[in-house]
Amino acid sequence: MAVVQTGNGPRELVATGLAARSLAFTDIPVIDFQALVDPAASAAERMAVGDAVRDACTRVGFFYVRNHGVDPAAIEATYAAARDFFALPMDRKMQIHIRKSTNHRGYVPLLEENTDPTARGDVHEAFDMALEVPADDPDVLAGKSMYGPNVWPELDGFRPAMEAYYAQMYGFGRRIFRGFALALGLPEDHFEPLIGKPMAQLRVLHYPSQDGPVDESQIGIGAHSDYECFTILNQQAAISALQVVNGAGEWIEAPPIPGTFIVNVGDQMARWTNDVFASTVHRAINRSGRERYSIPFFFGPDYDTPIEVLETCVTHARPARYPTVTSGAYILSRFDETFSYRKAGGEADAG
Ligand SMILES: O=C(O)CCC(=O)C(=O)O
Ligand SMILES: [Fe+2]
Repeated sequence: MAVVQTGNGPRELVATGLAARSLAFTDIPVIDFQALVDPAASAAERMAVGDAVRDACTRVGFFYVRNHGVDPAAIEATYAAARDFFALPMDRKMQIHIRKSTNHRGYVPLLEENTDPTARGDVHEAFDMALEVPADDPDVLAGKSMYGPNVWPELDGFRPAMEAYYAQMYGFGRRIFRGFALALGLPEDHFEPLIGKPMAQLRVLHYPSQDGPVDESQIGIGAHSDYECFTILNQQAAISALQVVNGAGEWIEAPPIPGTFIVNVGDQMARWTNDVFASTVHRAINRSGRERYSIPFFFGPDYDTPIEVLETCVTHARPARYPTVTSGAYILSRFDETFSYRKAGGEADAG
């Protein structure tokens, strides 16, 4: 593997990461991504983004991105589509229940997901889609079970809005991978050939409001870390529901900031970086008295990409903490822990 020494050689990277981790952060950095959007930006400007990403990922594991290059109209259209979908009668949503899909696509009702295994189900409903892979694709036929076609509700405008947003997130996600590569002292395009057919999932989430006293074992989404390399979250304006835990065990609010996305490190990236980058635990509780919608996009690389601890993140005193796993096997194992339909027999029913 080619390692470019940019001044953040292995020792320095590991030492900075671990010293920073003990800090009890109280706010989440905002990073301007313009230099990764603008092809005319200088190398120094691009490296400054990498430096900011490294600071955020070692210290906090979360950052906001402004000047992200995503079309605001695509975001609005996705919220409109999500509202229309969740407002459908239950029987229409149940027609595409996720258990009917062999590749984890479709509708997840309230309480059927349990992101925190010690809790009693998440107070949200979801629609899941991912990369559209034809049913006769060799990777599908080979049994790589997260690949395959999407399923869609009969709802005008829904599919085009979701597909357009997916394309925007794919482009933005590739810029974020570049930011991560710079942050790790790697060539900027290091991750590009590893993306392949990405294990990249788009969800729209609907959180009813939980009014009155809230039982912490049943909240919008229970405490968890994300499974993939990173997550790109858009939150509905003006409702603060997302919380992120700091090194002192305090829950720090991560409210929506107009014009930004939140990006957080996931467990695949934590493994890749030997925990130099933090996959920080978070949760969401909607106590606003209003319906809340959010749109996470989870970006993992190709099913067959090995997640192998990076040389830049290993030192003599800190050997690799994780065995190498493939991206697909890792994500599947995590889904199996979270979704009740995968535990209860697991097989798709054709109904
Ligand atoms: O809705 C949110 O604010 C957070 C969602 C989340 O953490 C997730 O889906 O993994
Ligand atoms: Fe999450």
